[in-house]
Parts: sequence; structure tokens; C-alpha cells
Amino acid sequence: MFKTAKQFSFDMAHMLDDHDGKCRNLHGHTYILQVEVAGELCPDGAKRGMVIDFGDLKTLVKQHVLDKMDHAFIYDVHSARESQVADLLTRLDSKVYGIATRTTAEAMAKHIFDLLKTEAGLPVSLVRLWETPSAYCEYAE
Ligand SMILES: Nc1nc2c(c(=O)[nH]1)N=C([C@H](O)[C@H](O)COP(=O)(O)OP(=O)(O)OP(=O)(O)O)CN2
Ligand SMILES: [Zn+2]
Repeated sequence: MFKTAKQFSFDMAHMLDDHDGKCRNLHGHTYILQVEVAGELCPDGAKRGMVIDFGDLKTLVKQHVLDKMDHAFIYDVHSARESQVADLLTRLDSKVYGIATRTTAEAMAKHIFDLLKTEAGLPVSLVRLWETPSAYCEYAE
């Protein structure tokens, strides 16, 4: 079994409602996203010797993750405070993206993993999301 990975980056804004510190305020991150795919090598054809063509991986991550989340206000749809901000931004024609949990690095890593596994059909084995240069969360199955 081989494991191969590609790294991406995207910018976002969020707030952690109910946080007991500075992160309850609106702020942003430039995430580093590492997506690992596991599998055997293609035996023949144009993709011979590859687990996945890095170009194909890039296309899928762009379509299913980056196009939705890059430069968006990412918010917890169950938070009234965050939803109020999202509603205002929507009215101002700004990009928002709602998820069903608090937008911690942990929840974001799992959300991205699930998107790539179920929506994109990728054999993803690990998602590592760096929220700051010194803090990351990874989710693996
Ligand atoms: N386990 C988690 N803890 C925190 C998360 C998280 O997603 N998971 N998120 C935050 C905030 O979003 C915050 O923006 C990041 O916090 P922190 O790492 O403390 O950010 P700093 O820029 O202050 O980091 P330094 O490298 O220490 O300067 C909080 N906690
Ligand atoms: Zn944050």
C-alpha cells in the first residue's frame, strides 16, 4: 500500500462562538491543507505507476473544497451569532460556507475528509489541516 499526499492553501474567516478567549471574535487564517490518498499503483495506461495523478488530486480538491471555502466566512449553522454574521455577509454579496459543527480545526479536518471521501469519491486516508504555523489537526480513517 502506498500513501501519497499533496498540499494546498486557502484563506478564510471564522469565529468560535462561546469560546472563552480571543477566538470568539471574527478573525482569519491561511490554512495549509494536506490531503493524503492511499492505494496501490495503477498497473497500466496513462496513470501507470501512480496512486493518483497529482493533477487529478488537485482538480478534485479544488472543486470539492477550495472553491467552496477559499476566502469564505466559514460558520457553524447552529450558532445564532455566527448565522447572523453569515446572513449579513450574504446580503452584502460576500462568500459564506456553513457547516453543521463549530469551525474548529478538528471539525474542519473531518468535514474536508468527509467531502473528499463521499462527495469526490477519493480514497483519502488522512487530512491534516494547519490552522496556524504552529497548530494542526489531522483526521484519518
Ligand atoms: N483545539 C483547538 N484549539 C483552538 C482552535 C481549534 O480549532 N482547535 N482554534 C482556535 C482559534 O481559531 C485561534 O485562531 C487559533 O488559536 P491559537 O493557536 O492560540 O492562535 P495564535 O495565533 O494565538 O497562535 P500562536 O502561535 O500561539 O501565536 C483556538 N484554539
Ligand atoms: Zn481561528
